[in-house]
Amino acid sequence: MQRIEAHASHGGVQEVWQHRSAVLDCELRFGIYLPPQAQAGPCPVLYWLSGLTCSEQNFITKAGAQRYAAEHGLIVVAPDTSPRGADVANVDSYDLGQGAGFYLNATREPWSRHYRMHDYVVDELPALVEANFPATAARAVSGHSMGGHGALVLALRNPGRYRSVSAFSPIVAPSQVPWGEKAFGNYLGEDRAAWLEWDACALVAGAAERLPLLVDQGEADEFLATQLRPELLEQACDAAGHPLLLRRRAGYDHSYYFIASFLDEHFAHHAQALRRG
Ligand SMILES: N[C@@H](CCC(=O)N[C@@H](CSC=O)C(=O)NCC(=O)O)C(=O)O
Repeated sequence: MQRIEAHASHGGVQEVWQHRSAVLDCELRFGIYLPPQAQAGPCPVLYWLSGLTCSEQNFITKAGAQRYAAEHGLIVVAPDTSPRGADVANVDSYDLGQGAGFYLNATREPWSRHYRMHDYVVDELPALVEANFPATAARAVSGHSMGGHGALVLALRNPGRYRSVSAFSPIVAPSQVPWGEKAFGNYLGEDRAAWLEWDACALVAGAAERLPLLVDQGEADEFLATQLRPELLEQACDAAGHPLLLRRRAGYDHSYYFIASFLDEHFAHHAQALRRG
């Protein structure tokens, strides 16, 4: 494992590391912010999952998360969004292949060898973080757009794994929107029944744990009606009796300006859950 970057920030340090992932069978980078409290002892960890076209850099350079992580004493881990490298399958498209891993385990060629972001984020990365950094096993997960889908699906599929979950502008029903149909058709094949295992709206019905979902959605988001469709999550949660706090924010778009505007509230939400004994 090699440290690529280290920057003092809000009394702590923002680092970027590169390592060989056995699950993804490639080299991958992740950002990790170590708050000042980590110098005195282990801290809980918030995993942030970024959206289409992102690397580990977008969140750590645009969101202003370090201030809130330092305030609450949280480590923040921001992985890349897909496997990477010259021998990793790819296409010339922003919403499929490298930069668009969709936080699932692909079952179809040519994707299935490397595209296993679910297992990477849920198992391999936390094991690495908890073995090599001053991190406790108390975990939370959040993300944006494709990463918001990832956060919701990881929490719903893995009861007991996360203390809290939240999302900005998530793709809540990938089986029903163009981004998800394209990705799932390629990564999972044409059997739509298999898609439902990676679809938050479908997973809510049978969730083994009723972990409350916190979602912020901009009303001026250019992808709102076509790709995001938060009303489907509202309907699914209503039908299942699953707790959801969906906040529609007038005037906000899909960008990191939106995330940065409400990120403090998400950190407060996660800190409250993570600090519980
Ligand atoms: N056509 C756009 C789409 C890319 C885009 O908007 N990416 C978002 C996430 S969208 C859903 O996952 C993003 O986070 N971009 C990075 C950023 O720093 O804003 C394009 O190709 O640009």
